[in-house]
Amino acid sequence: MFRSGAFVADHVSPTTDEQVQPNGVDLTADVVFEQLEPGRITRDGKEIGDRIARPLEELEEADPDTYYLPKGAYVVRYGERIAIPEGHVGFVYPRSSLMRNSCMLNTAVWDAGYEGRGEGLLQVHHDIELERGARIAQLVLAGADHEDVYEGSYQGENLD
Ligand SMILES: O=c1ccn([C@H]2C[C@H](O)[C@@H](COP(=O)(O)OP(=O)(O)OP(=O)(O)O)O2)c(=O)[nH]1
Repeated sequence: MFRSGAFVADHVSPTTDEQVQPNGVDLTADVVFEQLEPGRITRDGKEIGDRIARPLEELEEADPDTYYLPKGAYVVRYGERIAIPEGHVGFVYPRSSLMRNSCMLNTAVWDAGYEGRGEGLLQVHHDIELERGARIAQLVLAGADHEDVYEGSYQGENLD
């Protein structure tokens, strides 16, 4: 069963009232990266290719900071710290306004026990302006059986 937005909000920080939805919590865009070098997925490991943060200066008059993103694929880091509680699994969906602007967020499974500031794949099919801190996605939590908790290489990522 999926949990309420109020329940999800207890596992996401920081959040404002505006982010808490009936069935989940909205996530914001913090840093947008552009991949520069090939990554590598092997049978027993992986390497993430080098990337750079997209510059904000293309709209330097903009306040707050705004990314101008031409058509392409980007990795976006969310602004919130997420902790997937035991007995649950997380899914992130794009905010529909992204889709309506010809953009899409692709995501994977959020494991029980994971904690960090995770990332998603932002596909831009038509140029878009994206304010840093704007809501782009929504996290939902569903009850799930599991034997172990997440202890992979992304555990604790991007926490200051
Ligand atoms: O869209 C997503 C989906 C998941 N995660 C986080 C939560 C998840 O628990 C963790 C690891 O995901 P996954 O298990 O798919 O990573 P992996 O590529 O298998 O690496 P590892 O073996 O180190 O876990 O990444 C994200 O940041 N973005």
